[in-house]
Amino acid sequence: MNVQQHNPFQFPRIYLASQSPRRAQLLEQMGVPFDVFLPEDSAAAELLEVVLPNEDPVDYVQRVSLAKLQAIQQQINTARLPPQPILCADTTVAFAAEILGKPEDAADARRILTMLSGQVHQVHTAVALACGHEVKRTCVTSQVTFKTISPVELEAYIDSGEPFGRAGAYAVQGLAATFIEHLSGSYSSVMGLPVFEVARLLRG
Ligand SMILES: Cc1cn([C@H]2C[C@H](O)[C@@H](COP(=O)(O)OP(=O)(O)OP(=O)(O)O)O2)c(=O)[nH]c1=O
Repeated sequence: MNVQQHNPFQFPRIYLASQSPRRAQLLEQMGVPFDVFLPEDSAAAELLEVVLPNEDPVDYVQRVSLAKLQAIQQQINTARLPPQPILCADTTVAFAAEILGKPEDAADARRILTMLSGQVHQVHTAVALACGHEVKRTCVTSQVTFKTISPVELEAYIDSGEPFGRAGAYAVQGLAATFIEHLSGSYSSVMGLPVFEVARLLRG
């Protein structure tokens, strides 16, 4: 996908190495022109997201965002595509140091959301941007407070399908907004890409 758009801040054109429609949407919001470039081997890409034993959530997102970048850099080099900065990101939810990735099924979504109900959790998004041989990185942590989710709300939310494909089994930009009592940090980062910090990396 090739996205040309009005670019008032004169951001450089980049490759977005992400299948996440939220990340594309946030780059569009920023006025950044981009080409989506996806890994050829999606199974290998999924393997990158395996958590190591006792891995700290911040270490985890940073490691995965860099691993995604290295895999895509190789592909872009091999394909001899025009050189442009390459952007990768990874978002994860952590509660009491436990990493809560995307739910495997409805039972897993129920387990994760029950854990988050009435509690404060962290959302970490790490970004890696390759500009030539240099790799610029940032990691943003937000604190999110959920209200107590009733059993009826929980089942209705799972039935909506929204938890699937999302770290922590929820989407701040969707129905789950009605669960969020308080958010401190970066809304866009919880959604998948911290707009302010990415703009700073691109300007730098
Ligand atoms: C917490 C939260 C996550 N998410 C999404 C953002 C990410 O798409 C996803 C976390 O998974 P990621 O592994 O970060 O991203 P992805 O697999 O969707 O895409 P890619 O690896 O190709 O870049 O969860 C929301 O959309 N809203 C939210 O509130």
